[in-house]
Amino acid sequence: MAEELMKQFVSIGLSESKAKETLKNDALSKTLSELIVETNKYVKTGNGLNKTIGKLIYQTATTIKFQIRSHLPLVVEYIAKEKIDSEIKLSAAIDYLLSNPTASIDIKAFESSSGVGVTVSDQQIKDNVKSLIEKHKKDLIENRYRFNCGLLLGQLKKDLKFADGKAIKTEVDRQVLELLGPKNEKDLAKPVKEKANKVVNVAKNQSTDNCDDTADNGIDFIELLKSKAHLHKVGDNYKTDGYVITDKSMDLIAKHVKEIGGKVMTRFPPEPNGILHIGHAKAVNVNFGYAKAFNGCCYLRYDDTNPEKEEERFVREIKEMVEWLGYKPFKITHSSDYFDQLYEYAVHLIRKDLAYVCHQKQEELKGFNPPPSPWRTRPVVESLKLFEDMRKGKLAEGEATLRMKLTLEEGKQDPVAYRIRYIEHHRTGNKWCIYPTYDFTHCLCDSIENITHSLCTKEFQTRRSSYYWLCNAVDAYCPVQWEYGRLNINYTVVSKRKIAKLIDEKIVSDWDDPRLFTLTALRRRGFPAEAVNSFVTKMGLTGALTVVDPIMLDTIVRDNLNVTAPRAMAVLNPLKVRITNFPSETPLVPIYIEVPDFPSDPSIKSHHLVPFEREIFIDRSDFAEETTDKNFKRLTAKQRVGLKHSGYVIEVTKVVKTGGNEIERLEAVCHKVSEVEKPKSFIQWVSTPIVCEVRLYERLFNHKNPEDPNEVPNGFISDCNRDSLTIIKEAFVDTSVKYAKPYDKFQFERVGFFSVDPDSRLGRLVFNRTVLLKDSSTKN
Ligand SMILES: Nc1ncnc2c1ncn2[C@@H]1O[C@H](COP(=O)(O)OP(=O)(O)OP(=O)(O)O)[C@@H](O)[C@H]1O
Ligand SMILES: NC(=O)CC[C@H](N)C(=O)O
Repeated sequence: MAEELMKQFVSIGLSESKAKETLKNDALSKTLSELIVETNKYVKTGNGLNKTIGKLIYQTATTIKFQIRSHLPLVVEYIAKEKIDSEIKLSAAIDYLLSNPTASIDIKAFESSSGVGVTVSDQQIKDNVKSLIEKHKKDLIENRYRFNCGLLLGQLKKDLKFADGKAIKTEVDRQVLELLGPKNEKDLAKPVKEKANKVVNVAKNQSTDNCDDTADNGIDFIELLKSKAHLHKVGDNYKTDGYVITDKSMDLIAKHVKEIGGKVMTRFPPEPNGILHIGHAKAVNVNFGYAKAFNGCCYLRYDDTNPEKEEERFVREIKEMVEWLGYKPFKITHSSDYFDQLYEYAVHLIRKDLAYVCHQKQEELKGFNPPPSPWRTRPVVESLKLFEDMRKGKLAEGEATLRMKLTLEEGKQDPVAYRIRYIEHHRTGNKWCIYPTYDFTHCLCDSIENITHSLCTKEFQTRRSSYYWLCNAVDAYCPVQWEYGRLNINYTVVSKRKIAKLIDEKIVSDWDDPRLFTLTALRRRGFPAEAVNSFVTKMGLTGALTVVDPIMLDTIVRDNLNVTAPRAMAVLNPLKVRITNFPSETPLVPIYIEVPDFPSDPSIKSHHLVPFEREIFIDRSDFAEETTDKNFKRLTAKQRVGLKHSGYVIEVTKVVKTGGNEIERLEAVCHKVSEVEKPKSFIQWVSTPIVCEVRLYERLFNHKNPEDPNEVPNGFISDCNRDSLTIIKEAFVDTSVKYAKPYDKFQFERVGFFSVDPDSRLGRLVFNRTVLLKDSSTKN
């Protein structure tokens, strides 16, 4: 068989290696073989076949879309008869067919759109090139070979629609050479390029079918979508891969386009059964971002079809997090808003004999090969009656389901559309005791809301056919589903069930415990929303699952805070130092020191005042009475140290100890920095500080994949680092933070970035350590 196919492929001019490569792709091989058989009706393939015919046949096989397969014989006929004789004409022909998928072909229109009979002479090409070069002559002479000839080529391709691209290019090159003469030294010199942006390429497997998978530094997600998401245009649903066209599709699409005024419509559809996590930040950016990028609208739709799980708190916090990321929903809806309409659709489906009431038990349907339902062929009237009984509460839970007559990609037969649940719903109360499933609900809600692009994660790819099937089965408008890859992070769990368990076991305090990777937790820990968005952008639009180390996120957060979080001084483990020669004339009056908010950027003039007094506090770790460590550059009994921003250096004169030989305080003298030898280092310090609580966080999990039984055989709970939270009840911070509000962010110099926790009360500030100043993996 393979040999036969090889022969066939070679007969249209494919090289052996290309033919072999083609053989690896079953679907392509099948199509190509069919096309060759068809070609043979007109010309004999094999030796002597016009090379162009072979090339175009191959191009047809690789580009034809499922929805216009029925027109393949027509395309082959035109190629074989050399009426379609260039790649451009073939693309135009395919485009025409895609745009007119259901209508019987209007041959005249087909021919004129495909350039049949159009020839562009060499003279025409020459003349057009000449007049265009004339138009750009000044620019060309000025910029010589740096002039972007792509502009000329683009224009020429437009003007000479079906001309051979190669011939145009050759003529442009020839005439440019004639005008400018050969390249000189200057032309050949490398242009001084701006430093190229680093491209972060994360996912290596496969990318979202139509999206590049990389993000350039410096652009935001909207820009990324504009430049790299090549999805269909509004109304062009029928041109997308796998879209299923019925005889109603074109009318429904036309009506849809009219209703939305041609705008992009997307939706972000979380289940309100938990708080959004870092992965959802990608989903939010993809859905809201796509709408924003193309001046469209994005719904926030709560996918609330599981009555037992919803909580009002989650509903509120999901919206809050979407807004925190900088997006505003066009409308807020719920799947449950459409329960009435969905019920009508279900009845319609039964009437068309495309759904039936089934009594197989859930256990029977488990496993790879469950037995087919004996109820599949029951009369429509019976299903209609039983479905109504289900709705009226005449049947018990588990006694019946409504099933659709279709097979999913993975082979699953007749997915369930409705099940019985005697549970009160958080919005519809007790109105319903039957609830629709994801497979039944999602596509129909998308359809009702006139969604243009239904963007979801890759695992839903296998549900795409059921999505299309159902919209078509109930004669509703069918949106297009596009998939992108999930974004996950190592050293954590994000599943709602698992976070709930961590809370139950009191390992974390709540959904927003700063050690988690829910969005409320990240906000609480002090991660700026812009940094989360940058992280998502850097991870790209890939279709592959992306799993990254939290260090990546920390780095982006650090970069952001470095330029946004004003500096303050804090000592987490205070040691009192009394300056015996304090320079103030009136020793009880502090000197006020002006400290820049961003000392490393002198262009930023904002500053704050901190008092400098006779009694100061430094961090215990910055003093070593004696040390043999030559790298210890801070204060010792013999080594001076500078006090940041004060202009002074201190020198220990006495170490005062408790009875237990613990250092109680130091006595020191100070010198002006300008009057003594420059100290090896400068440390932070505070005077009359504010006493604050400081919470320090470490990773919650020890292993990269806490959910993987190979890495963590005893389950994710066993992997928790029980020392991941350290609370310092009495840390000293300078007075500049006195009026800080929850979520305000600071860099405590030499310590880390910190954010005010919402637990803070008047006179009792609580700070969360957001990130260290440097990557902890290099520090520890
Ligand atoms: N890790 C992730 N990366 C990207 N998108 C995600 C991720 N998790 C969920 N989404 C997407 O966010 C949208 C709303 O999510 P929803 O809460 O319904 O999903 P989920 O899969 O139940 O999430 P969970 O991870 O909490 O189980 C869906 O379109 C879903 O595909
Ligand atoms: N298609 C989707 O985006 C799926 C959303 C749905 N709420 C789910 O994850 O179950």
